[in-house]
Amino acid sequence: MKVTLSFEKSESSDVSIMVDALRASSTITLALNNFEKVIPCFTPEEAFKLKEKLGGIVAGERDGKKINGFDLGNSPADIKDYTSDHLILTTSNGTRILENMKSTVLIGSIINACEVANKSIEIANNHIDVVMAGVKGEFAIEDFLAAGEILYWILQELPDCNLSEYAKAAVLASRNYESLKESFFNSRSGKRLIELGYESDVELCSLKNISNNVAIYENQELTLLKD
Ligand SMILES: O=C(O)[C@H](CS(=O)(=O)O)OP(=O)(O)O
Ligand SMILES: [Mg+2]
Repeated sequence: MKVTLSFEKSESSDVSIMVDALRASSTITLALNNFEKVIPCFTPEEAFKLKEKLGGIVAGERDGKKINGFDLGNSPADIKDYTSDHLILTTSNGTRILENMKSTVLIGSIINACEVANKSIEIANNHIDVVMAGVKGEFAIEDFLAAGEILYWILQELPDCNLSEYAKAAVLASRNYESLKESFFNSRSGKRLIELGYESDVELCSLKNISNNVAIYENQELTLLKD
């Protein structure tokens, strides 16, 4: 099994794991406790149109702030208080990079790292690519560290896999949990979210393996990957 790490675009036509640790991956993972499916949109206009057509709850942000007229922002802590058959979601980075993925896509984060690693091994044939969302086209340390935690669990199951050096670097960088958490809070996104009053989201998104939910992206919808 080839196991790689990429930025924004996947290099696998087999299985990709989209990682947006602050906060889209965590929001999607926890939303599937209360919603049947999450429908990612790529613009607020598209989200409004979908809400008119389907109803449901529309959530999302730009620059971390709730979009005017939306029911919710991109807070995984807020999402848990709402339920409907579907959540329409558009965010700055995580939902955006789903648009061009050509492989089977799973959603990974710190909060479901072990489970998404195991599920990716179950469904992959020959290549798992962990894809960091980043922030507006730039590297984001929280996605690198979350990717490292997921890659660590893949390595536990597949110690002889063909791991790229980029992926190995992420595993090594993510081994000290205190340092990982500190990097979340001091990251560009972390600092912006704290300024906006979302410190509890940064804390929630840095908690290891608090969820066994793994979302799979099929037919433009995110649903729970069943065992
Ligand atoms: O809503 C978020 O946490 C981020 C925006 S920012 O990086 O915090 O400004 O969007 P996401 O698509 O979840 O990275
Ligand atoms: Mg992010």
